[in-house]
Amino acid sequence: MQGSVTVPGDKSVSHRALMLAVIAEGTSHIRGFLEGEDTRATAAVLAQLGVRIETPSAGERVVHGVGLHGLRGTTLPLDCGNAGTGMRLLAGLLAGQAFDSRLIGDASLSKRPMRRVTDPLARMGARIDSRDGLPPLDVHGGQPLRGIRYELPVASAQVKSALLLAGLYATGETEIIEPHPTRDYTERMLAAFGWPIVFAPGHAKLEGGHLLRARDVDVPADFSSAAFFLVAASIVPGSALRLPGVGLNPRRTGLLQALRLMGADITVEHEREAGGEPVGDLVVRHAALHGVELPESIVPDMIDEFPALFIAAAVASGRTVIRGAAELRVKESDRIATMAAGLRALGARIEETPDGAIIHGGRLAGGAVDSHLDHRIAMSFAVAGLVADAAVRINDCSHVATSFPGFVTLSNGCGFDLRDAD
Ligand SMILES: O=C(O)C1=C[C@@H](OP(=O)(O)O)[C@@H](O)[C@H](O)C1
Ligand SMILES: C=C(OP(=O)(O)O)C(=O)O
Repeated sequence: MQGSVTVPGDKSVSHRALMLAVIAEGTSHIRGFLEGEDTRATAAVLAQLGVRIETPSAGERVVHGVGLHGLRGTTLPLDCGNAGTGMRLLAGLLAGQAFDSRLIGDASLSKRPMRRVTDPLARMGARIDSRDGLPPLDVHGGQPLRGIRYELPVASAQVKSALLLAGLYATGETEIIEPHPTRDYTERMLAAFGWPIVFAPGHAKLEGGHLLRARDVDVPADFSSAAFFLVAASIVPGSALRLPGVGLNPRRTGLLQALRLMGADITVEHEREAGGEPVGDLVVRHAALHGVELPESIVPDMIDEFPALFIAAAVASGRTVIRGAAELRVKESDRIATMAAGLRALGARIEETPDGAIIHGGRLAGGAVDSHLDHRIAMSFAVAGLVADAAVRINDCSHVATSFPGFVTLSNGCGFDLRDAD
């Protein structure tokens, strides 16, 4: 694999840029916006709530903010598609509005746990009905919210962000303490939009009663999308690949550490700051990988990169042990189970544990795997196809555009051989 691959904009940053821009005063220009299905679903929901969002060109949005209290309700359901981030953050934002709303999602999102947001939001005074903790969510507006101090039971940037967004509408202080620091885009962006907020790794605190001022946002390339190429170039002999302008927020780059522990050759060049975030060009060359006992402390920093890591581990020499990653079971699919099933179908030896897996590295044969409506599972097995002895057939790739529109074209341009199945 050779060349330079510019991956699309960061999904987490794109969701947040939209949400803050719509409730800011004035017009915000977002560049590098991810044209993925998840972030477009969020844009469509916000447009349904009465906000004018223009698309001057692909990857650009001009958002005409309506201020903290300018959103308008709709009787139509708000469809978050496949996006856990969209639904959970919107639940927080909508809890503070004067109108009722209904949040719905696709088959995968409809199975994902929502009590993690509805319970603490209820403690703030919100009224949200769910179907036994699952979507759809019926958010009852007009509820006075009060700030709370909340210790998150699991490390989740989505839960933290939902509570911070509700906290904008609450009286008093909202304070979040995390068991392990998670991505801090909401905190950084609130500060950039002019809302007073105190935050440090694992802690955030704000109070209601201020306003957000429009500003422009430059979205960095998504590390989670770069992850597939980091693994691909590491495992394909002779590879040298450059990935320019990738977001390197330390709460996202655990895979870099994990791959380096396994022997990968990845360097960061032109480290700089863009849009308030650290970014850099990643240069990855083939290297012989070996298995590792993954330090549990880096799990939250690479939570979306595990499907790609499973592929690296399956072709590394020796055994890789993953622990402390039970959250993988409540993503777009149960990512421990779906990766284990897919790797077994390709002839790998892998044992599932409740919070991880033990992967015995070796060769992969070809075969057929299911994506389980999960974009990251589909893309990870595309990487497996680069080194398997025979073709890998991935059933149902329809969700890849959730986070990575153009994945097939970009991948085939640097050495993949992805074809439509007959
Ligand atoms: O806040 C975010 O943008 C995200 C947080 C993570 O989820 P959790 O908060 O459930 O860990 C991550 O898996 C997801 O892809 C995006
Ligand atoms: C877990 C993910 O996203 P979300 O929770 O927003 O669906 C992901 O993109 O891997």
